Amino acid sequence: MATAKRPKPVETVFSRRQVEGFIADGRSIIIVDQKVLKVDPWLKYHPGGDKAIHHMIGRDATDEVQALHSDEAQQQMNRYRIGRIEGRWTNFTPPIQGGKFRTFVEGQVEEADDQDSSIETPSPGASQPPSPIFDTDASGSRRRSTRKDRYLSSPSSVASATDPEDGMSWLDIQTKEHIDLDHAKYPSLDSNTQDEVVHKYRLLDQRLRAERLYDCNYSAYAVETCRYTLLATFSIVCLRWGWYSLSGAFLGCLWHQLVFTVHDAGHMGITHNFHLDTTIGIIIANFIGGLSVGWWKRNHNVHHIVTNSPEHDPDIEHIPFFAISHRFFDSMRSSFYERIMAYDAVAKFLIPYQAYLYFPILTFGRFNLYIHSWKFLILGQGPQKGPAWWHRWLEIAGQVFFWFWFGYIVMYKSIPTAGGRLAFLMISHMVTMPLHAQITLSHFSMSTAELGPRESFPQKMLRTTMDIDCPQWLDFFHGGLQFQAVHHLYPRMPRHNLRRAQKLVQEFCLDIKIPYALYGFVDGNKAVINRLDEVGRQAAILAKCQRSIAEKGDILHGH
Ligand code: HEM
Repeated sequence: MATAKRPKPVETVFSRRQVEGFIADGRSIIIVDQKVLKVDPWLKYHPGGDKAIHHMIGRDATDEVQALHSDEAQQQMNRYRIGRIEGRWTNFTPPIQGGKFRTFVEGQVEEADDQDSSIETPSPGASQPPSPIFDTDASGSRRRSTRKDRYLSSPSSVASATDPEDGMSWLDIQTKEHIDLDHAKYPSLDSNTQDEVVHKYRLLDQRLRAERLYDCNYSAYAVETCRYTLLATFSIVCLRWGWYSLSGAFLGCLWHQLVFTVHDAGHMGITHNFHLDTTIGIIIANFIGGLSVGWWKRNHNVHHIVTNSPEHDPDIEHIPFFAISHRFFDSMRSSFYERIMAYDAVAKFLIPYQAYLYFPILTFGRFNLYIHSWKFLILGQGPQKGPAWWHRWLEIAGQVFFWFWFGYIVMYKSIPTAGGRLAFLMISHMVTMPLHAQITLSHFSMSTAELGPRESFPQKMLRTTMDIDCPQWLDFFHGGLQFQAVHHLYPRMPRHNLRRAQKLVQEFCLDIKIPYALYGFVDGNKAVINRLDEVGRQAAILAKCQRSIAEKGDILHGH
């Protein structure tokens, strides 16, 4: 007997106003391919961490999701589907970024649907002058300002105060960021233009797949492995011969090279299998290098979504040592670290000299990574549940293994003298400095402006990221990070295909009229130093302005 065909359930179509109401009620809603996903139950299981998702709430996350997930993970998202939207979606500013949402009452007269609630899209390069009423101290607690504080920090007094020597006012500095960014260089943020950028970006993705640029070139990893083996052998031989400094140098070179494969694995760019690639990453980073992949991924995932945003991207949040925008002088709150990045006395002292301190500080960068790694693992900051729950335990085993071979076998048993140990330790760690420079190089001198939720994913990546031009034979030295703009557009593409993809990305940029930032290695470094120098100078000017206002304030208030 023929069974009657069951009618397909009609899917709910949500208006933008309804979605806004859900978010106002505390629900986590993202839009992927016109589907409305309510992801609250998944947040604590998500291998990419909850922050990555929080930055997508109220937004069309189609491109970010496609860029960062395997096909299986994208299938899995259907479980959280509650309906769909119709037509073009206009992004909200997510709550984590300060978005405000109105509740929705069924049957109420629909209000204008396409506005971004009460939060205005921040103007390009927007910077907030110091709060006139409240200051926030280092502990994050707000204290009522005194009359004198208010005078000192009031926008009008600080803005108009002029550096006696430089003749530059604080207002000049804030306006300069708008000029520096030169918005005329970038396509307009209107919906038609951004839709076209996105359309062409997706077409390019299809072309890259068709040209098999997502397929991993395993023979290239065979070459990498030979290089690693050679460096490890040199290090061991020198250690046996008592050449401790040289042995340390080879070990540092090995770590420097290995990190690039960890980066590939962290993006599922080797086998494209999440667990397999993560395990490769843990074996290299934790067991051989003593660093936590989970800690790095937690930062890096967010960095890929909110690139170069001073309040949200941990990769540029280095107060009190470095500030690449004057906005750090406002003691902003980091949504990543969930604390105030206090522009305190130490920062005020160091930032004016940051251009000089940059390379020396990077030279000791690796020590800081150990602290972050242990903190991450001990505090259990990664996902404790869900598919990635066991990564933490494998990582801890890796850390123990590392300190056994490095700390006990090499440093303690194999090197007899304190001097030899110190030389080995310092040289092996300092040799990795170019890696730290390489990481900052791609972003530090690029735009840090907040252009709001109307900017598309590809445009933001290209505005905030630069590539480094180098001859092909030097690719091993940069480890793929020289194609950072290409990598930010297509993060899962295997490293050894990025050079081929770069040509197509350059054509794409010409087509959509987005400048493609390509610098030589020396020029890229100069651009970073210039940015640090410029912001350092701004810090010095601000300090002088504040001092001169303080003196006037003292006279005014009879102190
Ligand atoms: C219902 C929604 C989501 C589901 C079911 C989901 C699922 C997953 C899964 C299974 C993985 C492991 C890697 C893989 O197999 O691809 C993953 C990783 C990841 N997801 Fe999601 N995801 C969701 C939403 C999002 C959103 C909105 C973002 C932000 C753009 C995001 C960012 C990431 C990142 C950055 C990773 C990499 C994790 C790592 O390797 O450490 N996910 N996700």
